[in-house]
Amino acid sequence: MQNHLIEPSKVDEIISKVHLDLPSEKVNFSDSLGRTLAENIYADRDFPPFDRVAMDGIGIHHSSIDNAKNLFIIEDVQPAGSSQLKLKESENCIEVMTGAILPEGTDVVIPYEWTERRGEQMFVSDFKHAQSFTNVHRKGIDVKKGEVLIKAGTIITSAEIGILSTVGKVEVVVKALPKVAVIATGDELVGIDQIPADYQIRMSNCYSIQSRLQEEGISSKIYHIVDDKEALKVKIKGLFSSYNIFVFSGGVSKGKFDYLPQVFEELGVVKQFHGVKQRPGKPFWFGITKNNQPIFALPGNPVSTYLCANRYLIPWLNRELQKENRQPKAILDSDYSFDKPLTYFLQVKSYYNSSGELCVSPTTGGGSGDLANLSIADAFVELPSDRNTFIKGDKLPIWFYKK
Ligand SMILES: Nc1nc2c(c(=O)[nH]1)N[C@H]1C(S)=C(S)[C@@H](COP(=O)(O)OP(=O)(O)OC[C@H]3O[C@@H](n4cnc5c(N)ncnc54)[C@H](O)[C@@H]3O)O[C@H]1N2
Ligand code: MOO
Repeated sequence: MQNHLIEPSKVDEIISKVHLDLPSEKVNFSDSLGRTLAENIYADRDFPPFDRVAMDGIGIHHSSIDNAKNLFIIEDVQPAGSSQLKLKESENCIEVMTGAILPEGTDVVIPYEWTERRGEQMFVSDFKHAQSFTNVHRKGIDVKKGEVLIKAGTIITSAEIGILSTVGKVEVVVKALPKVAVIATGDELVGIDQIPADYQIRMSNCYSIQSRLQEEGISSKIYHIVDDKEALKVKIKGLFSSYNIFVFSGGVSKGKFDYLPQVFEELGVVKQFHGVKQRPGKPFWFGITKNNQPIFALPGNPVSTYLCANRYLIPWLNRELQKENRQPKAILDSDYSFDKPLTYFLQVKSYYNSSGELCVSPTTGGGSGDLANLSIADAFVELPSDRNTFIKGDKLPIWFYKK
């Protein structure tokens, strides 16, 4: 019996309704890169925490400018990292260094470039319209103590690591990462360290999925289960208690030994769809366990598995982890036809043309078993099913799998 095939947009709609309910955990801030913040980060003090000297030079009181004074006795030197000095006579000056606290009794910094040293005095020929607080980074001007610096839900990048360090956040609460099981099925599969017989192949899908997840900061565990219905049932059931997400490859089309859809049904998994109007990856099966764990059962052909992982699994996962998914469009640089009423994911090599526009060239090869072509291409473009002919200059959604 033919499965009811759905459009890729419907797949997006169905998958986007599945949400992971992940707990929070505390990690050391140095291990928090790429994680989703689960608490607000507040300013522990004003930013800057004191009136900060912004230029190396001399600190004076603005009344000296008003009085057209231009020769200043140097009272002292205020380096960065020293406690605040005090100007004793308001017509004198203190030498000040960038990053130092502004000495009490001064409110203007005149950079060295505008001054000339005359023995123990400083001469200023031109104040260049300096006034109160010129070249002073005022206390609390950027952020006030207690204000939110980073909102919960933000992905921690190197920019946030700097802020966490500044507020002394040694431990930070982040969303726990999902636990993912990647399961290869098939009797023909052997380990990568083995010499396959003529009728066997080394398993590769599970490793490409695992490393693709790793690129997003998600670790996973690999399993291999043979095409034996009972073994599949027992082993899959056993894994249900240990993972949040399941990614299968193989065993979902029409073969006599493609048991997965039946096994899932017998284990109480609720099927959401089986079959997508697309190539590659048509037999894609998706369901949800009683405990709200999504099961992505991807077709076994390596390119089909890889496309489905990149087109559906990774964008969904990133959304769940509050990461932004960039979905640019690219310009096709040559005509292309595809004569089936399916969405076709064309393997392409991307580049920027001389006008800075993102363009793509179709790569030759690229059938659903052509694993080697994935290395030549760097993305798929999505050719919608409502047309068969695509012409040079068409703008199409692009799904990158290489950065
Ligand atoms: N009668 C039909 N036959 C097939 C249909 C169909 O609609 N009707 N669909 C075809 C399409 S499209 C695809 S894609 C494949 C998907 O089949 P399965 O998901 O059941 O995958 P398998 O049959 O188990 O394997 C297909 C192919 O991929 C290789 N494979 C599987 N797992 C791995 C792995 N972990 N690493 C590397 N390679 C793997 C496997 O050896 C097979 O060569 O079905 C078509 N048939
Ligand atoms: O997913 Mo199948 O690739 O369309 O061969």
